[in-house]
Amino acid sequence: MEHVFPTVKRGQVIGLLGGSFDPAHEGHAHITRTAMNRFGLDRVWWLVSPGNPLKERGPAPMADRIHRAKQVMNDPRVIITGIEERLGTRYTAETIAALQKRYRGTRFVWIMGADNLAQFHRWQDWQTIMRSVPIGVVARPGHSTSAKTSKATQVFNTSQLLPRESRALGRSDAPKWCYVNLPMSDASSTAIRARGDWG
Ligand SMILES: Nc1ncnc2c1ncn2[C@@H]1O[C@H](COP(=O)(O)OP(=O)(O)OP(=O)(O)O)[C@@H](O)[C@H]1O
Ligand SMILES: O=C(O)c1ccc[n+]([C@@H]2O[C@H](COP(=O)([O-])O)[C@@H](O)[C@H]2O)c1
Repeated sequence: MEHVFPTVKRGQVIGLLGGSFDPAHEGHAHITRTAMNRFGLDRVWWLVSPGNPLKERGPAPMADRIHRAKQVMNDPRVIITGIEERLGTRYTAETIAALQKRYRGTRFVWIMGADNLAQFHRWQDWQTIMRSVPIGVVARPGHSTSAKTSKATQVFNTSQLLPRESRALGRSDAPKWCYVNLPMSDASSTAIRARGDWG
């Protein structure tokens, strides 16, 4: 069943993994499990994007991406949703604001891979996002240096939680971000599309 607006139990910490999921793969499952274990999350919602505002190429149809995502990630703690399509949002700052309004009092944590931290300063209202929710970042092969030296990490360098403190992230107040390193998964949608077995 597709949960567009999932029910939240009082006190739960919800991780949000936004993505194109074009298609979903083991790397998405890896970042989800890592984030739940390392950042003190109770649930993770996959927000299957209507389309990344920075990507020129439109993704495969939403229904196909959601169908595949459910095959890849079958864990009762993880909910696959098309929330952004329903909200009519595409920009993460708008999505987070809408969710915080709808689920007043719920703690949300934004999750992303290191590739996204490297270019996070190009996102609309990225500093507002930083000040709205804690951010958990999971390393990705080939992106460590660009992520660690990114504009976002420099501007918010005093808001970093050390990897050994990562479990406190879910209950921290923003701005707070944490980068965890190992193990890594090299799976990517680009590689799957290049092999021609999707879309
Ligand atoms: N192997 C991975 N390790 C860690 N994070 C990942 C991995 N794959 C994807 N992610 C993260 O999951 C989120 C959604 O990723 P997305 O759907 O764009 O997959 P992708 O493989 O990066 O796609 P593409 O290759 O088309 O850019 C992003 O924050 C991305 O950084
Ligand atoms: O809000 C923005 O400006 C913005 C710019 C680029 C990416 N995002 C979001 O980042 C998430 C990851 O995108 P992607 O395509 O790398 O999977 C997804 O939820 C996008 O909507 C958001």
